[in-house]
Amino acid sequence: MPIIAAQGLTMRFPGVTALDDLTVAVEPGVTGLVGANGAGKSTLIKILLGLLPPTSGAAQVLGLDIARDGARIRERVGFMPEYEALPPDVSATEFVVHMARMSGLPPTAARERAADTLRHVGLYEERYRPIGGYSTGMRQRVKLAQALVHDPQLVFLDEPTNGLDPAGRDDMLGLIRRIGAEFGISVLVTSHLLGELERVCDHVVIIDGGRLLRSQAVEAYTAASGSLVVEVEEGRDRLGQRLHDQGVAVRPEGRLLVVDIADEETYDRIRDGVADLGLRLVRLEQRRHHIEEVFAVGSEQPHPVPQGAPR
Ligand SMILES: Nc1ncnc2c1ncn2[C@@H]1O[C@H](COP(=O)(O)OP(=O)(O)OP(=O)(O)O)[C@@H](O)[C@H]1O
Repeated sequence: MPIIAAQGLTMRFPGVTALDDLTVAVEPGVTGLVGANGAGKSTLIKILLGLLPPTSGAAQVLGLDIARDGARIRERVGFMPEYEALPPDVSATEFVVHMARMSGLPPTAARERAADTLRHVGLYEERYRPIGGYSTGMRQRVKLAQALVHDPQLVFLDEPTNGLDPAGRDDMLGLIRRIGAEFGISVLVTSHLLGELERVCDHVVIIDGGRLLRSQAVEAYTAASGSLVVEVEEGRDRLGQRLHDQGVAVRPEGRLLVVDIADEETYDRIRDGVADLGLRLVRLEQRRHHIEEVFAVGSEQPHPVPQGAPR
């Protein structure tokens, strides 16, 4: 059964249609909701939380109706908002305990759950320092912790990698993967960066101008390509030259060789080359497409959200 289902959701604000007849179903797991700035992602989340009544259409979250059961949805769904309104003068512990109490946990359980959750998001050491002195990455973790503290079945994470540097982004994506894989909590995570979602999501839903562009398993986007990636410890150029001399289409890429697969013999030629030259093979695998390449070339749809698109 889908954890989220929407039928013909439309949201009109004066002068702008934020959602336009959106029908989509999301299964359990980690799902990316991708769309450029203004595509309607945050509006959809607010509607699904029962905080904003849509102009028309219907939706159910965990089988609960958004029009009738908003409070029950919010009991069972965690929410990490895009913008922050964290109090600077209190510590992460105080804030997350407070949020746990607001969700109805008794005092002792709230303290225990807050400590556990802060440890899971990697904020344990700094948990007694005032939030005002935290970095952007630490503040994002506080927002994530408060979304998880009441042990929800599902969390909505609105642009959780916003404002993070590449290392902070990697850490946050790793955390999101763990929320799904280790804690069994389903995740709906929004991003305007299509590329980062293929690393953590099972499924992506792409919206543009409030309309559904695609809803598809990530695996379907990242199907195997016709190239092999070869990594050897040393002797990359000698192997490349040998393959080239044998008529194999090969090109260097960083420490790797990328070899076009002509037929089954391509594998044999690589294996023989590595053996004859006495090289150590580190990796030989079929290259997978990246979601972004699929959208940039050979797709019936235009590339909806370029990596690093200005916000
Ligand atoms: N309360 C509101 N009143 C008027 N217009 C709104 C309101 N909320 C959202 N909009 C408009 O609806 C459209 C969709 O906004 P939304 O915030 O859902 O987009 P988004 O995909 O989440 O983008 P972002 O990542 O910038 O938040 C935008 O044109 C926005 O300006």
